[in-house]
Amino acid sequence: MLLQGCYSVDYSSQFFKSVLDSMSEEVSVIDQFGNFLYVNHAWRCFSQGNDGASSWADANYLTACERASANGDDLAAVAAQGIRSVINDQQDEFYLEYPCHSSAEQRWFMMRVTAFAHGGQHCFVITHKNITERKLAEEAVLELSRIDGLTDIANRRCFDEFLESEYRRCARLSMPLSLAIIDLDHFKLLNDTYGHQAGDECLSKIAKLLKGFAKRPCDLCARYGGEEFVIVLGNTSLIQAEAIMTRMLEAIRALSIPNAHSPVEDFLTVSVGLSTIYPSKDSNEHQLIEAADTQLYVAKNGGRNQLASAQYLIMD
Ligand SMILES: Nc1nc2c(ncn2[C@@H]2O[C@H](COP(=O)(O)OP(=O)(O)OP(=O)(O)O)[C@@H](O)[C@H]2O)c(=O)[nH]1
Repeated sequence: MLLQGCYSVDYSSQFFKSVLDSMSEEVSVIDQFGNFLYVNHAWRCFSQGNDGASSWADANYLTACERASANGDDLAAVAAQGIRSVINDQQDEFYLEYPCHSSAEQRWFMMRVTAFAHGGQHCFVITHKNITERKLAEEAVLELSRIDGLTDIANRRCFDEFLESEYRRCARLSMPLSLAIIDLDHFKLLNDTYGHQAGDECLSKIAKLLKGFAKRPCDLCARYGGEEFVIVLGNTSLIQAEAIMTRMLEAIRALSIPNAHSPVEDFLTVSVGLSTIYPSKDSNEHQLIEAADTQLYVAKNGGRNQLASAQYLIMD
C-alpha cells in the first residue's frame, strides 16, 4: 500500500518489521497456546543477553513462565495467569510491573498483553518496557515522603507504617515490642531564650543522638511531633528497653544543651514514657502508643528529666 505525504512510504511487511526492530521495547506475538509467532530485535537481544537462548521460534512463552513459577518465581505465575486471562477473553488487556534485577543493576519492567486477530487466527502481543528510571524516581520520592525535613530521621507517617508492620511481626513470632515516647522538657523556654533557629539545631542534635539507639532493622527512631520523638524497639523486653532508655537519658544530659530558664536543670532534659507489649490478636499498636503516652504523663508529672515505664497487660 502506498500513501502520499512528503515522502512515499511502502507499508510493506519489511517496513513494519523495521519499525518494530527500531523500538527499545521488547515486542513479541504469541498464539493462543503460548507459541511465539514473532519477536522484535530488542526481544532477541534481551533474551540472548539473559540466557543465551536464540531459538525463540521453538519456544513457548507460557511454558517458560510456568517453569519459572515452579522454580519459585511468583511473578512469573502472575504473568502466566494474566496472559491466560487475555487468551481466554476474560479481560482485554493485562498489565504488570515487576522487578528484574541483574547482578550488576536494579531493573524494573512493565509487561503489557493485548489481543488482535489476523487472518482468522487469535494473536497476542506481549511487550516489555524498561521502567527503571521511573521506578527509581518513585522510590526517591517515597523515601523523601517518609523523612522529616528538619531532623533527617523518619517522620510520623513512616513511624505509623513501621509500628504496624513490626507489631504484626512480633505477634507472629511471639516477641515483645517496646515503644518509647521522648518529649523535650520546657522546650518552649529554650526557643524563647535562644531563638527558633537554636531550637531547630537542638532538635537535629537530639534526633542524631536518638538514631544511635535504634540501629537494628527491627528498630526505628522517628520524629513524632514538634518536640516529641519515638523509638520502636522490636523483639525487646521491658527490662532491655529500660536499660537502653536509661543510657539514652544519660547521653542527652551529657550533650549539655543550654536551657538556662528551665526549672528542671540549666541544660536540656527529656522525659520518657516507655511501654512494652507482647502483641496478640487481642491488642493493637494503638494501645501500645496510648500506654507509652500514659507513662510519659507519669514522667512529666513526676518532675520531668526521667523515665517512666510499664509492661502493657492485656485484660481478658
Ligand atoms: N524550634 C522549633 N520549635 C518547635 C518546633 N516544633 C515545635 N516547637 C516548639 O516546641 C514548643 C513545645 O512547647 P510545649 O508543648 O509547651 O512543651 P514544652 O515547652 O517542651 O513543655 P513540656 O513538654 O511540658 O516540658 C513550642 O514552643 C513549639 O513552638 C520546631 O520544629 N522547631
